[in-house]
Amino acid sequence: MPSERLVFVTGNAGKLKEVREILAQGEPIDIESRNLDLPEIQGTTQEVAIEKCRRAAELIGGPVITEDTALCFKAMNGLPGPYIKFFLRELGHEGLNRMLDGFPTRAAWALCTFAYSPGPGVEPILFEGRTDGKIVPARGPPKFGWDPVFEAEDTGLTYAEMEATRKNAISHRGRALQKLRAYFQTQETGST
Ligand SMILES: O=c1nc[nH]c2c1ncn2[C@H]1C[C@H](O)[C@@H](COP(=O)(O)OP(=O)(O)OP(=O)(O)O)O1
Ligand SMILES: [Mg+2]
Repeated sequence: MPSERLVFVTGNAGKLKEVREILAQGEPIDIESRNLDLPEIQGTTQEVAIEKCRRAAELIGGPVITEDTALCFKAMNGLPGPYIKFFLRELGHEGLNRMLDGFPTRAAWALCTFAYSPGPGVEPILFEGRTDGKIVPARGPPKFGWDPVFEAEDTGLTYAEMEATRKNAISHRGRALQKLRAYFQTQETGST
């Protein structure tokens, strides 16, 4: 853990809720949050995540984490990917389903990229988590983004149909945060 308070910069309340839940498990990692909608460049998920974190470190002036979430359709070679926010906003759950009509597969994966920077000017480090699944007609309460249309592999359930703890245990976000946690642990023991 950095010695200064770690700030998670996000404009998304659903992400913040899950990140707090996940980081509270095991040895708690304490974060502060700042509600800022950072500008996002175009590019690969990694480029988008790195640039978002650089901006956050400059704005906050200390240690920060940011997160970028992509929803990738196999039939479209990974698109919409980091642009899912705009597709979801314009097309809704039904439109996301219709996008795949006529394609041979509805397979998809959710990809979460956390970026950590200890401060301005220090290159962010990335932690990626991925969960495979498929795009299905909406099931479950529409509380968070595209949760009702993403059915996670081997569960038969959409993210929206799962209890929070179940989603967090297998989600793209949970998997990425496991790596972030492991990184902070190696930093603490100085065994890097
Ligand atoms: O677990 C999730 N389950 C369902 N939907 C989700 C999830 N995680 C992100 N989402 C949605 C939010 C946004 O529509 C898009 C990601 O866009 P993304 O830029 O990463 O998020 P954002 O702009 O809302 O917040 P931020 O200020 O952290 O960039 O997918
Ligand atoms: Mg965003």
